[in-house]
Amino acid sequence: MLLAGEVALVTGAARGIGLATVRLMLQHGAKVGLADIDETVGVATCSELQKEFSRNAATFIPTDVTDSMQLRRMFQTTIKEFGKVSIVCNNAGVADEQNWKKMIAVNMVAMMESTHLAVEFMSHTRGGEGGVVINVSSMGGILPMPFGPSYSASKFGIVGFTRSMTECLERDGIRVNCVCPEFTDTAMLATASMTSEQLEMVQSVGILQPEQVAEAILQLATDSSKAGAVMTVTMKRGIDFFLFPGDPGYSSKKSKL
Ligand SMILES: NC(=O)C1=CN([C@@H]2O[C@H](COP(=O)(O)OP(=O)(O)OC[C@H]3O[C@@H](n4cnc5c(N)ncnc54)[C@H](O)[C@@H]3O)[C@@H](O)[C@H]2O)C=CC1
Ligand SMILES: CCCCCC(=O)CC\C=C/C=C/C=C/[C@@H](O)[C@@H](O)CCCC(=O)O
Repeated sequence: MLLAGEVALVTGAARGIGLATVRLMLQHGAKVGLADIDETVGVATCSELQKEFSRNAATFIPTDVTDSMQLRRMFQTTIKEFGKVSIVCNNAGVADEQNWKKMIAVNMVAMMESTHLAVEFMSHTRGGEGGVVINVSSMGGILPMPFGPSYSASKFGIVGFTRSMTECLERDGIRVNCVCPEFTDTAMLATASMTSEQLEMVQSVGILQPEQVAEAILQLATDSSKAGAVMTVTMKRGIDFFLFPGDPGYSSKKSKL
């Protein structure tokens, strides 16, 4: 039981990568708060998980991550239910180039706000037990995405914020990492409007399963040596780490994708 005694909070947990992550964490013994804007699907999903695992292992918290009050309540409710939060997975995301300001709010601003709240509720300096934050970026947060420039900007933002916060959070006893998956078989990908050329490109790269991304998130949650890691999940290489200039082990060759 890798996560026995741990309490995780996962945003965007009603389906896709978030749900696969919740399921894996429950399998490994964690208690999990599922946060999502979709209350109907969230409640139904959580009730299924309670039947499969235990009624006391999961709770659903209706949350729009772009609402500061709701985001704070998400932490408070989880702590009230399970006594603490030790793992935060900021996963909620949208891909909507038309509404790019909203997209930045969901994908990037909420992730930043939630990380600051994690410090408030988890920091050693505030009487908390510390823990780990895992932010879900994308390969589009490392490589340019010509068919989604604003989406890509939001995901580059996650990588930059995660790497920059790492040192700031050392004294808080909080590790912060991010994961950058390639295309993954979820509703987000299925409903994206793409040209036939873009679809061909996606097919040629290949499509990950959400469970593969969940495994990567679990690894970041449990490997206490990882802080400031930018993990990639790709069809070719599976789970790997992206190195930037200045990182130990960086070589310009390794960093070329
Ligand atoms: N599917 C893909 O190809 C990839 C996805 N990602 C990222 O993975 C994360 C999860 O995406 P998927 O599972 O693919 O998408 P999905 O669309 O299947 O699930 C996203 C979940 O986030 C929730 N959500 C959306 N807006 C919200 C808000 N304001 N507040 C709370 N919850 C909200 C949705 O209700 C949904 O349950 C996203 O951050 C996405 O950008 C990263 C790389 C590849
Ligand atoms: C707009 C639709 C939703 C898209 C959601 C995503 O985040 C999809 C991922 C975005 C970009 C993926 C880029 C993949 C590029 C590959 O060609 C690259 O990973 C190849 C690298 C190979 C390697 O490292 O071995």
